[in-house]
Amino acid sequence: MAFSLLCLPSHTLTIFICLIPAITVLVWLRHLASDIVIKRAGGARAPVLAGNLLSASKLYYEIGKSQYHNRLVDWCTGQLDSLPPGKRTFAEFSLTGAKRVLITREPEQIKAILATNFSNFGHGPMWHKLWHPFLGDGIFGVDGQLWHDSRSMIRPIFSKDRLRNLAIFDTCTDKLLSKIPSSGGTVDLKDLFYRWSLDTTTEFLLGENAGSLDFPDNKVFNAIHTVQRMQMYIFVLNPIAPLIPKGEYYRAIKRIEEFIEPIIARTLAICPTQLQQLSKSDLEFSFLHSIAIYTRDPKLIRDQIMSVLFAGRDTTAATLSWAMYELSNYPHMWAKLRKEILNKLGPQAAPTYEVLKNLTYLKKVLNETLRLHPATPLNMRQALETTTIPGRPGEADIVLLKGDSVTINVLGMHTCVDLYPPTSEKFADLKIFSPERWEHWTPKPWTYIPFSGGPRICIGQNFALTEMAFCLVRLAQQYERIEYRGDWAAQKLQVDLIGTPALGVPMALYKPGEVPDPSFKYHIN
Ligand code: HEM
Repeated sequence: MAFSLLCLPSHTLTIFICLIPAITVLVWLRHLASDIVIKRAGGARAPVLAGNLLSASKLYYEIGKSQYHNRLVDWCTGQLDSLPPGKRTFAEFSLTGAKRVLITREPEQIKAILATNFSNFGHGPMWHKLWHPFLGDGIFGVDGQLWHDSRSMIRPIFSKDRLRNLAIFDTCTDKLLSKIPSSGGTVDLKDLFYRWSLDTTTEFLLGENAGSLDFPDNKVFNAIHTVQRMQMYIFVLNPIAPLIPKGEYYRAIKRIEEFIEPIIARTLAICPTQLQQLSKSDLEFSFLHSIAIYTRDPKLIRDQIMSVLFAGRDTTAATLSWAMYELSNYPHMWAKLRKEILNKLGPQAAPTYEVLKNLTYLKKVLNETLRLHPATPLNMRQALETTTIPGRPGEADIVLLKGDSVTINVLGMHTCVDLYPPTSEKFADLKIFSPERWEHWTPKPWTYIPFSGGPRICIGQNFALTEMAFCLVRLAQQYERIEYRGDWAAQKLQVDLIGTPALGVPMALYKPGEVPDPSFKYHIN
């Protein structure tokens, strides 16, 4: 017994020492096998960032560290920037030689992945499996025919005509304004925008809002926050996903369901003829009514609602947070925006859809915010079949094997000097927030994609732009001056799928003539 115990460490050590070369050879063989398939498919590999187990392990370590320090997008962009000039738009890596990851900001590749070669790419089976408890078979969780059916089901409610009635935004935005303290009290605008966005989105989806602006400890608000945080861990750490404790995650999903399921049940109690009748009313007809015309399956309705809630809530809240963060650093831009709005509407009048579409400086502010802070700074796809996408001009196509992943570096593309005009008097440095650049410039196709592109382009784009414009108009009508109350330069991009200001947006807002009283502090939670 004593002998065997003494022997165990050296035995384990021997196995360990033999395993390392065995794994290294295995990985090398898998690389070789991929090379053969790539050659047979008549194409090439992308430049390789890490070609063996050791360098790839170091790379994965860096990825984990960057995500922890809110620097993941910088890391992705840095990897591309480190390539030789003229070749800095795409590269690949893999830990095991199989299931490669391509990082790209090459417009022609992105166009192929999202549009011209659309059917060969999707979110993929792993995405569907990992997100299933939350999204089920809703539009955001599925590919192929299921996705196609979902898109047809939800498209009608996003039509322009339906959006012309802005009453839905009015109530929630008034509530948001009422939560902003007077006399220079500090408020975290990011927190308010996330609540406002949840209330607006639930009002639009269900015809009833979650009331999170009214109740700081709102259970739906907290549950969504928990689900999304845990979902990101489950997604990023997918190889060890089964080991992650998920009790809190399932309980939070249940809490969201407890809010939406009774509303679905009430809607399904309305007969189809009555629903058709309701569809003629702009005010009473919700997203939920609209899908109930297509399906009477409560689970499918629940899944679509979860998907749109997920896609629509954080995106607009994060974009508005970034817009106010940037504007607070440039008082002349806030003054210019306010002037445009006051000229058109004065300090009180509610904007109509048409007025919002004609506020040209406001449009530039939103365009520039979405360039420098795209809500999805990194978008993901998986090759559903072995396929090719364009290489560099005049060079071989790049082969992606079934199961390979693609990370579309949207932010990296929006700030890539090789793809945008050079800095000049009329075109500020790409790292700088400058709505004015949009006065003289239109991006080339597929170089500006905050809402993605192709058949899976954001279906809520017009809704989002209208909703965000409405909110900014109301803020600019009321507040003459905005002041950042934190370390502006220390801000970081936190990516939990959606890119959000990691440090919140603590601000003071002043109405005309208001006197600052810095002793007054206010936080919603
Ligand atoms: C600033 C606001 C927004 C931005 C930047 C944005 C961006 C995007 C992007 C990049 C995608 C594609 C994701 C992918 O390729 O996997 C997407 C999809 C989607 N968005 Fe948005 N979004 C915004 C607001 C909204 C809103 C307000 C809604 C609904 C109320 C919405 C609903 C959706 C849906 C349902 C999809 C899935 C479409 C599909 O898979 O066919 N989005 N969005």
